[in-house]
Amino acid sequence: MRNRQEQISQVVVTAVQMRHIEERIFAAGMHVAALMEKVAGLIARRIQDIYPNFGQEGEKDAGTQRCGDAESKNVSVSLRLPLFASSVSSPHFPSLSSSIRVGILVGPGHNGGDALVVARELYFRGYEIWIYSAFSKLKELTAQHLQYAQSLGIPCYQEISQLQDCDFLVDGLFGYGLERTLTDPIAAAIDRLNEWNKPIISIDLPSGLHTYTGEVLGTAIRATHTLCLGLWKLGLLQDQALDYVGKAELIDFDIPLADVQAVLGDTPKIKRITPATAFSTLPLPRPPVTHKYKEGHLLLICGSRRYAGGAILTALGARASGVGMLSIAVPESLKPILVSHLPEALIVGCPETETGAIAQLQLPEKTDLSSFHAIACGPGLTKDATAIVQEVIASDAPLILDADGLNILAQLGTIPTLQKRKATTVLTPHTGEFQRLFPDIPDPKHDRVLAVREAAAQSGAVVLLKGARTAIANPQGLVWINPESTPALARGGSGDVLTGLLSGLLAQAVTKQIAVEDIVATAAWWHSQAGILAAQERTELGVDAFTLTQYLMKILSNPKV
Ligand SMILES: NC(=O)C1=CN([C@@H]2O[C@H](COP(=O)(O)OP(=O)(O)OC[C@H]3O[C@@H](n4cnc5c(N)ncnc54)[C@H](O)[C@@H]3O)[C@@H](O)[C@H]2O)[C@H](O)CC1
Ligand SMILES: [K+]
Repeated sequence: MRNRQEQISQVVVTAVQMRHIEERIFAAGMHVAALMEKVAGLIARRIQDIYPNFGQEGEKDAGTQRCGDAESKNVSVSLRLPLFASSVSSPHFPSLSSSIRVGILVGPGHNGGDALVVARELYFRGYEIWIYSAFSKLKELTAQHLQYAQSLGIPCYQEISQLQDCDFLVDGLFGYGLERTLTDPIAAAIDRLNEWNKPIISIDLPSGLHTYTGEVLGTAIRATHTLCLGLWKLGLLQDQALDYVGKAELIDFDIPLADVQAVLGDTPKIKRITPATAFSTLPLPRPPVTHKYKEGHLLLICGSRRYAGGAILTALGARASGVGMLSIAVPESLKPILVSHLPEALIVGCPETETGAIAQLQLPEKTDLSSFHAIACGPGLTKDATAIVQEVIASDAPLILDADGLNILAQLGTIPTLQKRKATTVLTPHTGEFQRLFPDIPDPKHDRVLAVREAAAQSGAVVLLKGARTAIANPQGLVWINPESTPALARGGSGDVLTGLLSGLLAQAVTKQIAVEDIVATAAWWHSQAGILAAQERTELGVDAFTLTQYLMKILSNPKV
């Protein structure tokens, strides 16, 4: 069970893949109406958890209401209502005097069908239900559910204004069947109800979002909650969708893993990072007998007179990774500062250019670049250190390039420069650096998965494209997406911390048979979880990069796996 849930939570699908999986379920004998009943039943129960109904009305006795005759209105108050129901208003809707009023938005397809089953179920649980359905042509099953809802006396409107006084809305306009840009009257209705600022629970996806890219097709529902059905839809993990998704959760309706594997194959091309996948690559537990050099020797090449802090933050990220030995090459003038912050590290003072950048790498005796299990180069380096970047690119050590290391690579010509490398290369650009590195790849903001995949394939490197939903691709097209993060990390230096943490983990893993992209995914997850925990304790304004380094360990010491 646990393993199935874990596997299901890693899966990410497109609309086409979801439809194929559904067709296999129906072909195997599950009737669409039965599946809709099961799925919508799970949705209705989740909505009751989110907005429990404390109103007078209480449970409607289904039996007596079938024909919708008026006198059966005064219903029996169900036993499950808390004793003092009459005096307590709903915590979510303090102004409430009686039942919670729910507006149900019904589209022409099965997303609308789900919403109508939810409407009926909430109606029987005592919620006041108002339906909005402006489509003349409905799919058969959806039309049947609308007919039944109306037979219960549930009011159904074609004007969205009729739902203005509801307490929250359930969005069943469109799910993964949305094929084209939304037009009026539905587009105008969505814009109107978005202005109401009422809580909106979207079924499967916020209506209007493209299931793959997360792009807004004309307009889209701004949901407070999105209840994604069965398997995570890629569009919900794309940065451009996040203003619309709200709090996203998966409603697992027991899709057999065999059907998922049959459609996605044994190695799905796009996967969600989970706590379990992240922890699975960590170098824990350590072997009882070991020594510092067996636990990875990392070389950081970073910093300049202008950007001293970047070197410190990168090093503190590396310290948190647990790497056995840490050497840090910096301009000679920064050596005392680094020693004071990281007494355990080997600080290599290097000759400087006039501008205070590293002019030449001056490694200790009997040491060259191949002495290190991994090298990270870039944070705070400035663009005056081109020779250093050329030197590390020419080395055969696993290399992580970030910040100015990336800007210099872009100047050198990303693809031709990296094509000479045989060893592992990891690039960690934010969107701006990505566009400088890969000017011929379409703007990532339209489709980050396509962009990061193209970049990795063309460069032969593992590429981590930073964002609210960081995407990581290997040259073979496998993509990891980090499903959680926090805007609190939008601070100078948090990227340096990621570079240090990532390269420290890579230095520890090169001797172990772990895929590079899996380690990079672990670092991205660990980094964002530390930001989330820090923001919970210090608000989204309280996560400066140094503070972030102090929260990294907390993620490992109280894992939620
Ligand atoms: N995942 C599952 O196994 C289940 C999913 N269910 C729900 O069904 C929808 C998918 O249903 P489908 O009917 O295929 O699509 P939609 O309801 O999303 O809408 C498609 C419907 O809308 C028309 N259409 C498309 N684009 C537009 C547009 N821009 N303007 C107007 N109309 C448009 C299109 O022609 C179709 O008629 C899924 O999301 C789940 O919510 C089931 O409940 C069962 C299990
Ligand atoms: K929807």
